[in-house]
Amino acid sequence: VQVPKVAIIGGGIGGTSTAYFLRQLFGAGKVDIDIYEARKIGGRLATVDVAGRNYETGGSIIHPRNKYMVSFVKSFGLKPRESAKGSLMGLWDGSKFVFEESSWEAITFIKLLWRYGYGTFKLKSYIDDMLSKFESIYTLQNKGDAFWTVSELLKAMNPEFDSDRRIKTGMGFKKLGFSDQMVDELVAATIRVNYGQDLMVHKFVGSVSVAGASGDLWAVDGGNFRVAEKLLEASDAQLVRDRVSKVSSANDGKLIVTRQGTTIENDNSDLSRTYDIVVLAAPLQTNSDSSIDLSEYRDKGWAGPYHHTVSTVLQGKLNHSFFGYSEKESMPDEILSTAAGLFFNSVSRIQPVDYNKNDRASDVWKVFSPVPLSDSELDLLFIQYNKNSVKVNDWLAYPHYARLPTSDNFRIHRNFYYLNAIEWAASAMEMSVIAAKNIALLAHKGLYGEPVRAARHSKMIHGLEGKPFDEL
Ligand SMILES: Cc1cc2nc3c(=O)[nH]c(=O)nc-3n(C[C@H](O)[C@H](O)[C@H](O)COP(=O)(O)OP(=O)(O)OC[C@H]3O[C@@H](n4cnc5c(N)ncnc54)[C@H](O)[C@@H]3O)c2cc1C
Ligand SMILES: CC(C)=CCC/C(C)=C/CC/C(C)=C/CSC[C@H](N)C(=O)O
Repeated sequence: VQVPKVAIIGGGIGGTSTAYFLRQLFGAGKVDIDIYEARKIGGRLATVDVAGRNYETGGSIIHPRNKYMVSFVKSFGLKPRESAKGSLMGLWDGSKFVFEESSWEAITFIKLLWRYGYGTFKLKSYIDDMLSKFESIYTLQNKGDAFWTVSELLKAMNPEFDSDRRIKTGMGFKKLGFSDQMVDELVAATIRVNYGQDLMVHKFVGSVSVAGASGDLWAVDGGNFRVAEKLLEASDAQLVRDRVSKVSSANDGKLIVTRQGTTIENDNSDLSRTYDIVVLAAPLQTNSDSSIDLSEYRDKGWAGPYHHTVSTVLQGKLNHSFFGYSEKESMPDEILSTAAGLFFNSVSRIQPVDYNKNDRASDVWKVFSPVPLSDSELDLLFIQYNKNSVKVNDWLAYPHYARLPTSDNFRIHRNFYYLNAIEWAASAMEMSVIAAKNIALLAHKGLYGEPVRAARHSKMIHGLEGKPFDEL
C-alpha cells in the first residue's frame, strides 16, 4: 500500500516539529517523511564553542508559558538548564545607565517604582493578560482547528492580536497609558536585544518581546537545538543532508523537490523526488541569495526582508571604564541599549549550555550588534579578551517588523505549505512550533478531504485570503 510522501525543507525547530506532529496525526508507518537540511539540525538554535565549552549563539531563552517547548522537553527526557543566579540588568542610553538592577530584589523593585511608577505593575499585568489569551491556541489546536492564514490564527486567539500588527509598538503602548519614559527605555530595550529593531515594530511582536524579557525564562540543558534533534528522532523521518534548490508541480498534482546534490554522504542518483505534500520550513528572505526557486508559483509576496543580527561570543573581561565604572566596582552584566545608532544592542554575560551550579563565574560574553564589530569596538568593550575565542554569527535573524508582508498565507499552492509565514507575527521557537502544528493539521485534513474550519476571519491585511482547497 502506498503511503503519502511528505518533504519538509528545513530541519530547524519548525521543520522537525512539523515532522513530529505529522507522525502523530498519520500514525506509525502511515506516512513517509523526508527532511531536507542544508546545514545543521536546529537551524537558528545553534551553539558555538568558546574556550572549550558550548554557548547559545542563536535562540537562547524559552518562556515558561510556551507550552509546546515545555512539553517537548519533558516528554523527551531533556532537562531545563540550571540557571546562574545574580545576573543584573542595566539600561544604557549611550552615555549612562538610566536604570540598574540591584542584587537586592526589593531594592530593584523600589527603583522600578521610582522610575516607572504604577506602569511597573501595569506592564506585568498587560503581558500576563496577553499570555493568557495566547494560551488559547493550545486548546484550539488540540481540538484540531487549523487556519489558512496567520491573521486567522491570531484572531482566533484574540482579535486584537491581529489588529496589533497595524499599530506601532511605541505609539500603541503609549496610547495604553504607559509613560514615555517606560516605553522609550524599558520596552525599547527589549525590542533592541530581542529583535534588533526599534519602537516602530508592530505591537504584537512588541508585546512578545516584552514577554521574552520577563518571567522565569529558561533554556535546555545541553543546548536548545537538542529539542529539534529529539523531534527528528521521534518523527521517524529520513534526514536528507542537502540544500533544496527548487520546488515545482508535476502534471498529476504532485510536487517535485529538487536538491543540489552537493552532500557526498547522500546517494545523488535521485536529485528530484516527487511528494504528495511539501512543507517549506525555512524563511523566504528577499535579502538572501540562497533562496529556493519557486518561480512556478507566481510571486504572491510570501518573502520579505529579514534583519541582520550579529552575535559575537567571546571570553574576556568587560571594560568597566567604557561604562564609567572603575575595574573594582561591580556593574550590570546584562547591558541593554535603549538608544538608536549605538554599535551594540546588548552585551550579556552568558553561561555554557551544560552549566551547573558548581561552575566558576563565567567570563564569556555575548554581544548583539547590527553589523559585525570591528577590532577597535571590541577593544572598547573588553579588556584582555582572548582573540582566538571570538565567534561571530551574522544571522539574517528576523523579519523587518516595521512593515507587513504582502501575504501571510500558510499555503503557497495545493499541498505546498509555508511555515515561516508565522514569523511575520513574531519570531520565536514557540511560534514556529505553533505554525508546525497548524500545517500538520492542514496537511492531514487536506489529504483526507476533511473540511478546514471556514475562514471566519479571512479578511487579510493585504493580498490573498486563505481559501479552502475546493475553492482553489
Ligand atoms: C540570534 C537569535 C536569537 C534568538 N533568540 C531567541 C530566543 O531567545 N527565544 C526564542 O524563542 N527565539 C529566539 N530566536 C528566534 C528563533 O531562533 C527562531 O524563531 C526559530 O528558531 C526559527 O525556527 P525555524 O525552524 O522556523 O527556522 P530555522 O531555524 O531558520 O530553520 C530553517 C532551516 O532550514 C534550513 N534551510 C534553509 N534553506 C534550505 C534549503 N534550501 N534546503 C535545505 N535546508 C534549508 C536552514 O539551514 C535551517 O536549518 C532567535 C533567533 C536568532 C537568530
Ligand atoms: C511566543 C510567546 C508568547 C512568547 C515568547 C517570548 C520569547 C521567549 C521571546 C524571545 C524572542 C527572541 C527572538 C529573543 C532573541 S534574544 C534572546 C535573549 N535576550 C538573548 O540575549 O539571547
